[in-house]
Amino acid sequence: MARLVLVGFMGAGKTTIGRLLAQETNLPLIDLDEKIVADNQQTIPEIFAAVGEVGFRRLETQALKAALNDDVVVATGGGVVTQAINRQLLQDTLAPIIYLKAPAPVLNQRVANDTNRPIAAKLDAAGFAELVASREAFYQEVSDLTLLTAEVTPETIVATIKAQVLQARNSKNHN
Ligand SMILES: Nc1ncnc2c1ncn2[C@@H]1O[C@H](COP(=O)(O)OP(=O)(O)OP(=O)(O)O)[C@@H](O)[C@H]1O
Ligand SMILES: O=C(O)C1=C[C@@H](O)[C@@H](O)[C@H](O)C1
Ligand SMILES: [Mg+2]
Repeated sequence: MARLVLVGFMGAGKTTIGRLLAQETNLPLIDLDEKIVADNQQTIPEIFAAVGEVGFRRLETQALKAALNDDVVVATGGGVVTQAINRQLLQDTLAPIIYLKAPAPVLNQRVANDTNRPIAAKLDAAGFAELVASREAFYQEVSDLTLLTAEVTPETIVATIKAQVLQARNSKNHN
């Protein structure tokens, strides 16, 4: 079973924090976007161009299912919660799920110059903010804890996760 799952919108810091957490805990990281890219030998824009968002979501569900069964930290892609089947998989796992949250303008600024996110690339600021708002309830629905990441360094977020989630879990296991 996965040890910890990170969810949140594009730019929330799932990949960044997942990498740091993996280093600090010596747990492997499975980043679903990176796994899909590696398995398919195509970038995310190439996958979207070849099989559309529907095809990408199928690959994402397969990657999520496999990752949740491994002893790893899982960094999801921002849109994982848009699929009912993925929300069910997340609700069924016993792994703690952390929602990394930040205001839409902060998220937009963080991903603005990155051409590797086909959904963000075609949105203006208003469309981006609308998409953030439309997914909020889903992130809340699947997660156990929300951490605000706007004015917090990745290192501080990792320290909080270690203290509040991983150590709390370990001490529970040792009682
Ligand atoms: N807490 C933070 N403070 C400042 N910048 C951050 C923070 N977390 C992440 N970033 C920056 O934001 C950008 C996006 O981060 P990252 O790729 O980790 O997001 P993500 O949640 O994995 O997005 P996606 O859903 O698209 O995979 C990176 O440039 C990263 O350095
Ligand atoms: O928010 C989204 O829908 C996405 C986020 C990224 O992590 C990638 O999974 C992809 O670009 C789609
Ligand atoms: Mg990521």
